[in-house]
Amino acid sequence: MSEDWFARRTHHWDELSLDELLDRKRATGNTVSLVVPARDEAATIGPIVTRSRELLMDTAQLVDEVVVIDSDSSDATFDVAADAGAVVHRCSDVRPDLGTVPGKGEAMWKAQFVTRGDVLVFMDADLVEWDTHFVPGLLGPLLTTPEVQLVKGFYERPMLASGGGGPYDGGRVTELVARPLIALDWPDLAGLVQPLAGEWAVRRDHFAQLAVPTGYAVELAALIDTLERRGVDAIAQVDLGRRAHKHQTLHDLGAMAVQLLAAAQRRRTGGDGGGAGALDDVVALRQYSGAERGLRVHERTVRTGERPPAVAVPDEEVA
Ligand SMILES: O=c1ccn([C@@H]2O[C@H](COP(=O)(O)OP(=O)(O)O[C@H]3O[C@H](CO)[C@@H](O)[C@H](O)[C@H]3O)[C@@H](O)[C@H]2O)c(=O)[nH]1
Ligand SMILES: O=C(O)[C@H](O)COP(=O)(O)O
Repeated sequence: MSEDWFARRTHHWDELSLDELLDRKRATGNTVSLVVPARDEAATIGPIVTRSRELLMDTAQLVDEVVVIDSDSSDATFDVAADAGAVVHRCSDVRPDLGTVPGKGEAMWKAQFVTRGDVLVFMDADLVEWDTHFVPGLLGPLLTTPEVQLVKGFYERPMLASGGGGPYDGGRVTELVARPLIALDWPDLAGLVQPLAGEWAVRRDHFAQLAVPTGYAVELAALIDTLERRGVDAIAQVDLGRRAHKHQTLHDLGAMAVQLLAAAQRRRTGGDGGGAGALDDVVALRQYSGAERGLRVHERTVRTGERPPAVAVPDEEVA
């Protein structure tokens, strides 16, 4: 890792005031879409949309649209987000001619076809500790430094309701999969404090050139592909303070880890960004848990497919 990169490209969310950001937004002519991929997040999506919209769109006009991509939710996510004032799309309804698969990356890839902003800011929908400054914080480097294409958030991330306790205790996949992969194969990314953060921003033109894993590897892939195509100085990171989210079970994180490892393997062996894997690629994951007598076996099929860069997708044919 280059210490120089860390010094040059690490920021704090409050380096620029809201007025300064608005000036920079006007000067660059950039428009901004806040995009929230959400699957079964009715419990938390409401305030995320309402507070972001009221402060950043209605009051300050830093954000031009708040778009929720409902990723096959079976709860009231769609209605809660719409009532809170977001533009909401069901992922499967976006470009139906391209088919649909489950996954967070799929929702973020599809977002490119229903948003207008020159800059896309992504935010998770399961946040329980967060604040609206996440968005201006992430925009700072993009509005001030033309070379920067992608900005990651980082934060203190407590492990809620556990014995963990200390700062940075959360992030099991980050510590056990992403960071070791980075150490082995992409040490230039080792300065990223939270490489898997769901809170990040990217220039639309750049994101559209990247293949996008349909599952949870979207973040790691975007970092690796940005590094390979544009160099490490195209990436910046911003300290956003403290953030807490809903934790997944260890077995669910095992499936996430498979997706990260598959995307990394593809990029390690495929050259130039790795190209897109077939959309329907899957891996069989076998997991075990204790049962009263013996073991219970859990078989799951983990999707490891990728979508091609959006620039390579033909326009929808209108009948
Ligand atoms: O099929 C899905 C699964 C998740 N989500 C949404 O994606 C966001 C993050 O999902 P979550 O299950 O909370 O992921 P985490 O366990 O928090 O995973 C972390 O690590 C992942 C791997 O890099 C990142 O993709 C996440 O953004 C990051 O928060 C949430 O808004 C979800 O509702 C979808 O839209 N579709
Ligand atoms: O980012 C990660 O490593 C995963 O989302 C797991 O996070 P957690 O250990 O804080 O639940």
